[in-house]
Amino acid sequence: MTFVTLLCVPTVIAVGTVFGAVLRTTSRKAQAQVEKTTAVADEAVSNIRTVRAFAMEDQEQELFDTEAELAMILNENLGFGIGWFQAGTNMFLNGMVLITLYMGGYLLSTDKLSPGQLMAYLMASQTIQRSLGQLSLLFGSVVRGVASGSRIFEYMNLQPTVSLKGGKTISEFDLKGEIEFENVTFAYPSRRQQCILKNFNLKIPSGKTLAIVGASGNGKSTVVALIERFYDVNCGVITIDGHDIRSLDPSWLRKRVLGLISQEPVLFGTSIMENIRYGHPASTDEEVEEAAKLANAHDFISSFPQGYDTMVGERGVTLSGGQKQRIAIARALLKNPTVLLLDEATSALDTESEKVVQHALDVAKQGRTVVVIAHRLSTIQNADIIVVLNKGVIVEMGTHEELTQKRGYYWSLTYQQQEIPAG
Ligand SMILES: Nc1ncnc2c1ncn2[C@@H]1O[C@H](COP(=O)(O)OP(=O)(O)OP(=O)(O)O)[C@@H](O)[C@H]1O
Repeated sequence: MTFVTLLCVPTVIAVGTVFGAVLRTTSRKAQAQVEKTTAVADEAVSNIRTVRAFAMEDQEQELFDTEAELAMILNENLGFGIGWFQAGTNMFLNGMVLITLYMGGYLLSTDKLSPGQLMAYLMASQTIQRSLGQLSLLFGSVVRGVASGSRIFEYMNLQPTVSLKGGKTISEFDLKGEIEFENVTFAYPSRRQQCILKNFNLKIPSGKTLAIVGASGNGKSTVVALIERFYDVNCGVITIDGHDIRSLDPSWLRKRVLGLISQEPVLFGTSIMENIRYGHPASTDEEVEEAAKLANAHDFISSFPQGYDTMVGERGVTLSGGQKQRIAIARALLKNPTVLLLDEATSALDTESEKVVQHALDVAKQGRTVVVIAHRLSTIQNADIIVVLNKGVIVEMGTHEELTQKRGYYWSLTYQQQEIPAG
């Protein structure tokens, strides 16, 4: 009888281990599929206007149904697996009791065992059986938990290629905001073979406005992304006031030195006050209002019944493009950055909003190093330096007047936009 018990217990544990490994894989696949399904739903809901505009509701629903169906099948398989394991374990353990009774009965009938001894043995073996039975009930939760845990640790153990903190800072006194690209070569990590910038050299003097123009896809936004240190260069070096930006604390760099205003400003689903304060969380309400005034936003904010406490909705959906942009400018101004990066900040606006936002930007630019990426060339005519990028290489550089007289790339770009006469 003891032999039966000794055989059963390790068998249950061994089968559980093998089965558990298989089910953990199924559980990981099921969870990955649920994640994919949720992402499809999230994308469709958050881009509901685009879905509506293209009448793609049915296709989006079909896509979601397909993914959800797959998630359902995987979860069903997992459920069946766990169910079969629990059923098998229970049968095995109850079989153990039956065998004990059968063998005990036989030994009793042949006087090799007393009834008391059989009862004592049964009690002991049932304790083991119940414990194993409880373990099998926990088995499903353990499989799911271990699979979830390993996915969580996978993300937690990911190491950012650019660390968030660490490195030196430049003292307020020495911080001027002069940026220099020296022989920079860069390709995005996901497309290593496509070189976006090749031996790129550019000096942005402190306190000056430099505009980068060029046809779409020529690497303008990449220049800004590299200054923000969203990526590190493959070769060469980018310096701020002579310091390699890789040696500077990225958190300090983004918090104190750089201010980015992008084409599509991202607002959070909270009040206007909190959205502006995001630029410098320690600011008082008065400082927020001051920044809003500078950004030409105070008047429209005050015209709302709840003023600065107006909730902007998810991603600022209740505001117009120009209003969102001015809140983003106020946010950047509150931070009071030494370098202002404007990535096509007005290109999504109509002419009227562009004028208002442009005026706000003109105020924001004062006393800072500014890098502007512009599609509408009319907005950068006053820039101190205009750089024309073509396939990641600077093909022209100068002021608006110099480049117009040259009749080269810049001239043809402005001519295409009919901002200077062809003559
Ligand atoms: N995250 C990324 N991963 C891989 N390639 C990218 C990534 N972002 C941009 N690219 C590629 O890098 C090239 C330059 O893109 P970039 O956005 O810098 O151009 P751009 O001149 O700013 O264009 P646009 O004026 O249309 O915004 C393009 O070919 C683009 O496809």
